Amino acid sequence: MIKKLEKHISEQLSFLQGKKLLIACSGGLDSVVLSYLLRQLKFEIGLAHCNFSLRGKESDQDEEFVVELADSYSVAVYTETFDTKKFAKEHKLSTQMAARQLRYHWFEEIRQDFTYDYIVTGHHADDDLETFLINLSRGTGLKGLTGIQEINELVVRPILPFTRAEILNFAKEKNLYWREDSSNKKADYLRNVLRLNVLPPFKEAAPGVIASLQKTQKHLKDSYSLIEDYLSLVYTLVVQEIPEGYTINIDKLKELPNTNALLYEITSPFGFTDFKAVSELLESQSGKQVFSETHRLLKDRNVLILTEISEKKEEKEFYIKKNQIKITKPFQMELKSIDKIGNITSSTIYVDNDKIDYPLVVRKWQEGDVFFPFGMKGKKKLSKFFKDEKLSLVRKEKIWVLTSNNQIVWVVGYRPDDRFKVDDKTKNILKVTRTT
Ligand SMILES: Nc1ncnc2c1ncn2[C@@H]1O[C@H](COP(=O)(O)OP(=O)(O)OP(=O)(O)O)[C@@H](O)[C@H]1O
Repeated sequence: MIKKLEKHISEQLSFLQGKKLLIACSGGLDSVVLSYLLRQLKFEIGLAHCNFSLRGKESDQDEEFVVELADSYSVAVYTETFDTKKFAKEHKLSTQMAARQLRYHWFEEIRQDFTYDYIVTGHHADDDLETFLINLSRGTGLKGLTGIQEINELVVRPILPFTRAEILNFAKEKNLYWREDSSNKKADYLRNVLRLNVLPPFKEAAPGVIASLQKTQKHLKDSYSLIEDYLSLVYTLVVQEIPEGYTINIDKLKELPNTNALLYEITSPFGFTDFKAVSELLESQSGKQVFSETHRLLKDRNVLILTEISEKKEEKEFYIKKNQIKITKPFQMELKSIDKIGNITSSTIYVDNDKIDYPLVVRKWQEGDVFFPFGMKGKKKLSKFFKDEKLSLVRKEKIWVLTSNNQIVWVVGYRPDDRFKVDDKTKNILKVTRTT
């Protein structure tokens, strides 16, 4: 296996030669073998281990094991303990996703702080195959079927072409020790179910099927790299970067052959898996949108706007005290006591200052908001008002309301509320003007 890896590195990963490598070492079979191999090949290495505190004592023992392994190799070791459950809860992630995010973020910190050139992990061919099958079962696009990337920026997976069986045989032959992760034996994650219950009978029923699947996967990877070259050309034609994300020009996209497939290839890296829904956006009305876990694709006339879903709810509330004459956030607005009213415009309204309670609050409109549109009898749901005004979703999202005691005084830029209007009995008139 040493010779095979040496050959693989010199042919496919020659950029690693002479570089300082930070090995992500769980203490499991694969990363232990990887550490052994890279040391044998005389790389300058360090081991980084994350203790995810998920398996109590076992997690601590894994950490001790990796520290001892590094000592026995006389190489640097870095360890960090994470409260994975807490992080997962705070960021609404699965435990596995949380552990993944934590570890790659931390590895990168160590890499930079201790000047390593690359981070290397012990992913192997069986991991790759499992990833392929998991993605296949999730209805992913071609990119998902290409499985684990051997090189992803500064993360490299040198033993990706090696099978678990090969790695295990090698470890036994060299009398290596490693830690068994008890959670790998539980068939609770899809990956473990595949590994434990699906792949073994599959292999038995169709000998050689694993090698064939790996061949298929190699073809897919090659095909995808061809497509990637073509896609980068398409990107320059149809995709434009904007401050909030990207726009995809529908007219230009439609001029190209295989429009739907192209659209899917452009959007699937952002987590979109509903091919049909994404394609339907091309013909749908403005305002229609499709979500992935992380992104939103919104139809707006002749473009699709791709934006990240922000975790935080946008903006809070902004207060206006009595006699305050100006606010600058979330936009500029002036408040002035005057004697005579003028014309109501989209940026100026007049209210009866005795009908309102301070502090006034400026906030984003919310589903369920109701107001009494100026000049109309009775109340109206804001959502219905926007629908009648035929506002697109992007416009709607930007709308603020001025409120008094949580009653809408002004749908800023659109319509004042009838309840606060100036009438015969008004003594104090307040002119409110949005100036930006
Ligand atoms: N706790 C950890 N600390 C450092 N690196 C880790 C850790 N868990 C996983 N890795 C890295 O990610 C790779 C793949 O993760 P996976 O969950 O398949 O590993 P594992 O089965 O726990 O361990 P191994 O792959 O070493 O047998 C590992 O080979 C290792 O390089």
